Amino acid sequence: MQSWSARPAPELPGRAPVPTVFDTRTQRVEQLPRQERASLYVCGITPYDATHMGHAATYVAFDVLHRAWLDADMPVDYVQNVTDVDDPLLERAERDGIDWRDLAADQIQLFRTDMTALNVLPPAHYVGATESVEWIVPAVEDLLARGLAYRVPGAAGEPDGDVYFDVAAASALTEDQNTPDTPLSELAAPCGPDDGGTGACPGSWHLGQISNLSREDMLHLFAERGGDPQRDGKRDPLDPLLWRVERPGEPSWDGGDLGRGRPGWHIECSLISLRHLPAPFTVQGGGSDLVFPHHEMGAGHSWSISGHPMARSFMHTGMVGLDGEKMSKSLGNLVLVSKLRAQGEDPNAIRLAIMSQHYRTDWFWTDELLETARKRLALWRQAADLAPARSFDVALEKLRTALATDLDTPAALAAVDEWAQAAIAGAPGNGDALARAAVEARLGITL
Ligand SMILES: Nc1ncnc2c1ncn2[C@@H]1O[C@H](COS(=O)(=O)NC(=O)[C@@H](N)CS)[C@@H](O)[C@H]1O
Ligand SMILES: [Zn+2]
Repeated sequence: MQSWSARPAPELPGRAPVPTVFDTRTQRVEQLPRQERASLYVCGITPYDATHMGHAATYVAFDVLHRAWLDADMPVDYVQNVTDVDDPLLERAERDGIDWRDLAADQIQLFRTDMTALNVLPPAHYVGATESVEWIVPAVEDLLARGLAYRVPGAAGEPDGDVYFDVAAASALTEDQNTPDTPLSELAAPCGPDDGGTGACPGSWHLGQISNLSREDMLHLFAERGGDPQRDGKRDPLDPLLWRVERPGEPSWDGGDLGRGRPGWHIECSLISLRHLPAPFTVQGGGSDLVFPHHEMGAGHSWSISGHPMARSFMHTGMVGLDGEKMSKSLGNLVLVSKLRAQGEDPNAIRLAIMSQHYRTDWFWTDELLETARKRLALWRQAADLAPARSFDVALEKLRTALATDLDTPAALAAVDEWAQAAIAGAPGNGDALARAAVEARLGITL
């Protein structure tokens, strides 16, 4: 699937340190390794109600990571999916009386234009779940053959044969027992002690490894986020769906031995990342609402399919809310990037408002945040025009240090504020090209 366009990040003099980020698996801020190439998978949208401020905040956060790696002289292999078939999408299309494919196509295009406007660097591979069925089917067949998945009889009136992942069996799998023969496992790039990390790349997976949640919390979140703990015939209520056999009126694909149907949610991200990135890749990213079940189960699927961990680190953004509630499609309390842009808002101000909040905090979108960002943008633009040459050198150091420290964008913005105030208060110069290049390269802001 077509990705989107964005201006390449300008090269800067010198080199930034490799950043640290908070790793949900280890519950610590971890030093990311210096690698030949960094590899990043960020879960993409389910294409309806795009691009709300929660989506935007998450993709801008990972864009700040992407830009930090580039400034540390590490090219980035970036992959993002689109969940272009799933129950919530089909339900929304049904509600609005439109074909689910048209809804997806329109929303994906809107998302692309919003990402370009927010200057988010595009993934090299932008892949839909519907494009991935041909890889998912053999992987699920392999899991069935190895006793890591099983079929469940249908409830009254429902067809038999939905395939579920056996969480207990996968959790008990040791490294030497884990001998998958899916064609994907040659992609593996096992990370060893030389990757400079602490406790990197565990040699197996068990339920809770990523989320560190109690079973009670897991059951609650599983039901809330698309799981079906109450379904009869499952070995464990927490076992997630891998393959849903065809129901009348639902889209379906050829599933080989699985029978016609469609993939479950988590398996798509495991296969798309296994297909395009090393196993393990450097960072798996998403919002904190993806920690469980999505990233927990995805890690279990990838481990069982490839024989290697999914990712070295798991990084999650806080939730953006509005008027005291999390911004979400189900609540409908959405601030859309495209609506703000249609009202003439400079996307640079939107991006500055987002980056004024640390990526790991939950926060509320307010008009005040946007007003502060507009003023900041005007200040920086004024300073860039009249700053003396070489005035940004100190600010660049501070900017690099802040962004290398768990992507501390509030501190980074403060460093640029300090430079701007000094430039405006001091003797006028002819502008500072480094300031423009650095603010664009590291913050994605065009002065
Ligand atoms: N209110 C919010 N604040 C911050 N991030 C959010 C918010 N709502 C959704 N997100 C993030 O935006 C991304 C896309 O969300 S989504 O459209 O619901 N799609 C999905 O979660 C799946 N397609 C991932 S495979 C996810 O990383 C999600 O965690
Ligand atoms: Zn995902």
